[in-house]
Amino acid sequence: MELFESLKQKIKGKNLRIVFPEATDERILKAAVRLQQENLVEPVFLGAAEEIQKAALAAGVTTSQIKILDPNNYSDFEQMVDAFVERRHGKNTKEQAQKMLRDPNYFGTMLVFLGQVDGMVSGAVHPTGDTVRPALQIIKVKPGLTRTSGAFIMQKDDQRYLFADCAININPNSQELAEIAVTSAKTAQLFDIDPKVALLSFSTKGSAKSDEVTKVAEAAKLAQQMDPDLALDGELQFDAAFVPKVAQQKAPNSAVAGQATVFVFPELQSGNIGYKIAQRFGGFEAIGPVLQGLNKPVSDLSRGCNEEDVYKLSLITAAQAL
Ligand SMILES: CC(C)(COP(=O)(O)OP(=O)(O)OC[C@H]1O[C@@H](n2cnc3c(N)ncnc32)[C@H](O)[C@@H]1OP(=O)(O)O)[C@@H](O)C(=O)NCCC(=O)NCCS
Ligand SMILES: CC(=O)OP(=O)(O)O
Repeated sequence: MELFESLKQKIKGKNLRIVFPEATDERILKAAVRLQQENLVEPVFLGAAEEIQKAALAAGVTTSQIKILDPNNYSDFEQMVDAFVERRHGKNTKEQAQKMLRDPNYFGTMLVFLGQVDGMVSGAVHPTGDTVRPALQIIKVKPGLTRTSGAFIMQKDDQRYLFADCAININPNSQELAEIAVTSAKTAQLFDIDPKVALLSFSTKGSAKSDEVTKVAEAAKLAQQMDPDLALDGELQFDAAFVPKVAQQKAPNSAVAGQATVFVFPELQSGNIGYKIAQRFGGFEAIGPVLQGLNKPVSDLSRGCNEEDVYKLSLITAAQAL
């Protein structure tokens, strides 16, 4: 079954609540109203009701069925402040919390943390740092993990791949890169991708020597130790990872080269540039970034997203909450 049809079947009628902190954005409004009308998600909007209604009118949608919470006028605000201060274990004072929680991304993330909603979708307007920092500080990573990372599902016709990390870790060390590789394989399975993980580089199996290449080769070894059964190889150039004929020449003994489905980039510059090239030149649909490893689902859109991207990432976020 098509990926999103299967996600819809999983979440339909479950009343999963997704908070949208950017509720005056036309793409968010249209996608959220559609999700609500199709009985897939119960949206919660953040902001001043009059402003949201004005934006809805301009977008040609009606939001009368959607719950709106205003961080500047919220009856349980002081309780939320106390819960935040407790969660931050002395890293933020009450005064800081009172300011921070007026920010819709902090407020929305606290709603997720407190279980008042099931997930959050933001980032159509805010840059990634501002969208995900509250989640890193409040929601935190699952036990056994140290890093959150951002994966994209890349789809075109019958091709589906996973790219990571394209969103969060600017220059992961080999241990962090290994963790990203193993976590990405798990995420791939959620989206019916059989994980064959390539750790990418500008070198294939020692064809070039540099500290950057050594980092990737070491990460591949560490990742294999973390999950000995995982089909994984590195370091590999993209052509060796993807094109069978090139794989025969550059990495003939690899079980992954030429047939990789999960592509792990060595650092964020290449990861973020790489997914955008595949999307904009290659015509792949890029769904994400799906944040991996968090205790509860928070998703960050690209500011270049359209209504359909918001709709689909919201389906994924709701499914992650199940
Ligand atoms: C994600 C990012 C904003 C975090 O940066 P930061 O806020 O300066 O991070 P800090 O080091 O101050 O850490 C803030 C908190 O987040 C946690 N954290 C930081 N990076 C993390 C990660 N990858 N995984 C899990 N937790 C992380 C820290 O442990 C810290 O927690 P604490 O406050 O409880 O101690 C930063 O790495 C970044 O800007 N990445 C690139 C984002 C981007 O522009 N992507 C391209 C577009 S998608
Ligand atoms: C994922 C991403 O690149 O986000 P943005 O385009 O908002 O920077």
